[in-house]
Amino acid sequence: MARKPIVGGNWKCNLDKAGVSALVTSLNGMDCTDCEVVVAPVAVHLGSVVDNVKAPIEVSGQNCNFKGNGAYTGEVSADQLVDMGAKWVILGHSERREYFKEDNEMLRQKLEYALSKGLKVIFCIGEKLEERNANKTLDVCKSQLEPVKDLLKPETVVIAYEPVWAIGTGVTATPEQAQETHKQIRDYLATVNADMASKIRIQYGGSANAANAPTLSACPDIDGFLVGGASLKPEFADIIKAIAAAKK
Ligand SMILES: O=C[C@H](O)COP(=O)(O)O
Repeated sequence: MARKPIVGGNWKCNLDKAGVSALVTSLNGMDCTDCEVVVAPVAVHLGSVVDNVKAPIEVSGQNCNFKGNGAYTGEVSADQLVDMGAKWVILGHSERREYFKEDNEMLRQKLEYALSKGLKVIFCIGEKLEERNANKTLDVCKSQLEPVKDLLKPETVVIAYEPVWAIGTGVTATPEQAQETHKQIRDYLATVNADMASKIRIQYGGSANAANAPTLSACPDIDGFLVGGASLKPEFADIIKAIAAAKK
């Protein structure tokens, strides 16, 4: 079964009100016919993006807490994301793992809770440079997927493989490196459930841009992108076009 490509724009902690409004206007002019598109604004702008972005583009949170509403200062709950009209949440991004010390146990709780509230999830995994250099890429990816393997359903979870060394650095994984790791991840998932592995979408993230998207899109196990920096620029539309064309 063909997997429909999916591109996420992770705006991270960027943009003011005027910048959000300009970006939404340009998104509304994009052709999203053959590619699912999800954008993730910072939480304070999420409501205005939901109100102004046009279908079929969907909106994602960049994070949610592990337990719902309550005494969790500074957090956003899955319940609140749903209430605001978000359909997705990004979990396990390396910036959350690194700066906010989110570990596999916490991420399992977040994933389970977000799914229980009806959110779809982009679940991020990926190795650091020293881990790649020590030939530990697959071990790291497996260690991040193993605790959540029973929650991975193609209808509700997209995996984003994001080598940490490629994020925001301008150093992109080569198509060979990315395909090799995506294939290894899919092979590992097949040991959990072959049907799930064949259907679940795996995005690539890490300095994806208009120039490298066509060659990365040609890789059979790359089903889309999770885009940071380039999702704030007009080239985001070209990334979407590239993957849509490659998977037609
Ligand atoms: O979530 C997106 C990734 O962290 C990639 O960011 P980047 O495209 O700026 O490297």
